[in-house]
Amino acid sequence: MDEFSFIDAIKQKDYKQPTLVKGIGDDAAVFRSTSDIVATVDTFVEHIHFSLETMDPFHIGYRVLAANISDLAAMGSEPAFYLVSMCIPKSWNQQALEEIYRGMRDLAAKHRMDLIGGDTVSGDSLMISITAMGYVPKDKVRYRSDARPGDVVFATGTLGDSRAGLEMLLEGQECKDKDDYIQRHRLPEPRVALALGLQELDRVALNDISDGIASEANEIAEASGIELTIIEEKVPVSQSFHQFTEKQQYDWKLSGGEDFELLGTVSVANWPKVQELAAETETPVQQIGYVREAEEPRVLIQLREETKRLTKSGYTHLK
Ligand SMILES: Nc1ncnc2c1ncn2[C@@H]1O[C@H](COP(=O)(O)OP(=O)(O)O)[C@@H](O)[C@H]1O
Ligand SMILES: Cc1ncc(C[n+]2csc(CCOP(=O)(O)OP(=O)(O)O)c2C)c(N)n1
Ligand SMILES: [Mg+2]
Ligand SMILES: [Mg+2]
Ligand SMILES: [Mg+2]
Repeated sequence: MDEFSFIDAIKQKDYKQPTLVKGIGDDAAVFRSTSDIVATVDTFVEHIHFSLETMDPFHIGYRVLAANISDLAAMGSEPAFYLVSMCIPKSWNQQALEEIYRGMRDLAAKHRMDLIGGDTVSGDSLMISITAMGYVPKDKVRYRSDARPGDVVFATGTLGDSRAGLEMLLEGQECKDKDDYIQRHRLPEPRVALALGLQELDRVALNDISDGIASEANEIAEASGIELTIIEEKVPVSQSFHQFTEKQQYDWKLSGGEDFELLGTVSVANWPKVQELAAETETPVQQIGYVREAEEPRVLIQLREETKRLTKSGYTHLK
């Protein structure tokens, strides 16, 4: 295999997005648009985001694109294009690399996304960086800074599952519904359908949960200058999540990360509409707290016996 035969092997034969002018094959890709364009990049590094113990090549591709699509959803945009930059160790063969791309293609197909470019280099450990782009109608982008006092705080899906799956993989442990937890870790489903449904609303603050809700809630509080309270027992978890120790449950649902669910806030008046859109798009949503005016931006966690400060405790690089 050389760089050029590899690119030929992973190139799409035809494209789905009508706004694409030039895909793979020139110095850069070209697309044309009248809507607002959302652009994001996320990187996946061996031994940090995955290891061959935790993921097969297919999952690696799927999971890194999912992380990017989740950011597009958190901005309220519709996924359209992605570019892939890879650093590949010599020990990886073409078949394994094509599996990574099969994982990406599998998820891309669900969202009609086109692979329009990338870059390939060799190096010591596997690194994949994806740049993804999406469209959003003018003034419908969903910022972290749009939470207001009086808002309902909501979360989609269940939290902590990905971290539970990772634990089972790394520790070789057994648990009830183990395969489901592992699947949540390897093959997350970003909440695009709900995010697009929410375009009907005038104002929603959104953030996706990659580091852990403790982290993302603080990002909303800081960006919006509000106080956000999370009611601990309302944080949605899977049915069999209670099998884990109290400490594991608490840590994993608040700081486990990589669930790629959405955390959001809307006005009380619009909350029924969110529930309606959630039902239409078959997305579980749950109110988990509320927003109040703040002297200083902060996040509180309301436990049964006390309410205390919840600081950023999710995953942090460079620490
Ligand atoms: N190395 C970098 N250079 C420029 N911008 C960066 C870099 N790393 C992160 N950012 C920007 O900082 C913001 C927060 O990034 P991050 O915490 O990774 O977001 P997310 O968790 O949604 O992926 C984003 O606007 C991102 O584009
Ligand atoms: C082998 C392995 N160890 C640990 C983790 C846990 N982990 C790695 S990165 C991360 C946080 C999310 O990654 P980041 O690069 O911060 O994504 P972003 O917030 O930019 O979307 C977590 C929980 C993992 N997924 N795999
Ligand atoms: Mg990021
Ligand atoms: Mg994000
Ligand atoms: Mg992060």
